[in-house]
Amino acid sequence: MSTFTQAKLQLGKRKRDDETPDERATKTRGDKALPDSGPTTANPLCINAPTFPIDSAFGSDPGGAILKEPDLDLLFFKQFLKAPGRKALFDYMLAELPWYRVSKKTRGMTIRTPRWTCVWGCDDTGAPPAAYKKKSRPIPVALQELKQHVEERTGATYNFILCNYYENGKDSISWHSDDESFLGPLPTIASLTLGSSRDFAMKHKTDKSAKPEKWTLDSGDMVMMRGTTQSKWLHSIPKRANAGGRINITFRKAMNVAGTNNYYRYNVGDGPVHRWRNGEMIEMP
Ligand SMILES: O=C(O)CCC(=O)C(=O)O
Ligand SMILES: [Fe+2]
Repeated sequence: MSTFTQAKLQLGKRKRDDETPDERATKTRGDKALPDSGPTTANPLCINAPTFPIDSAFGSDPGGAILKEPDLDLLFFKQFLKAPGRKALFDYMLAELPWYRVSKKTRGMTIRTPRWTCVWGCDDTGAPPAAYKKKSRPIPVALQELKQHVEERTGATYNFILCNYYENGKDSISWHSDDESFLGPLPTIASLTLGSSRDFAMKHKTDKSAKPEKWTLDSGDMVMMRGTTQSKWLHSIPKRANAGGRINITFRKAMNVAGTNNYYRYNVGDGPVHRWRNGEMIEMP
């Protein structure tokens, strides 16, 4: 099957073609001693306010380098967030957010998403609560502030924040595009890296003459994908032999109820909340 056909099949389903069952067992809380800081509850809405100013991570460099191949429209903000604030933000997000390892059934197999995820936001349609399969979650205050900063710098507005936590080099996201119709025809997505560096690979869906691209994303870097980037290109974070923890924060705009339902299904799912405690993910009872 061609990459293009595969990509089309993914439309609206957000399936990843090279995800493999994740055998890793997640430790349960049991009688493990948990540290005082951070929530130890399964309630995902329980998130402490930060004890440091979020804007201590905001840089002032207005620029973004424009990267162009055919149909590719990327703005690359090197060191969009600066130290030491971005380290505090990484630690805060890892400790405070409710993390999920979403499972889904594909071709009779249960596949676990090869990274930790969580999501906040809702479309702006004003649809009644009954239209939603899950109750949407308000964007936590600290992430609201970050969103506002990203909006000011990118000139776009967003109503969703999706977070990925890649615990080590085995965690990844396979080739895909965020080209679901619920994002509109030319979606703008801003994607921010905190923590360890990872490769960000891109390839054109059909044009073999377009050069595949690969950039290293370091802590604080932000990539803004816009225009025909999602409809024409695929992107991925490949696995690598060694990598520390990396948080990726993406800012998006869902245009309808289907978008909101999709984001909660594939980034929260039906499984338990996990919290990061003492260097590992602990399942909350
Ligand atoms: O981790 C990243 O940089 C990319 C994440 C991504 O592509 C996605 O969540 O759709
Ligand atoms: Fe993506």
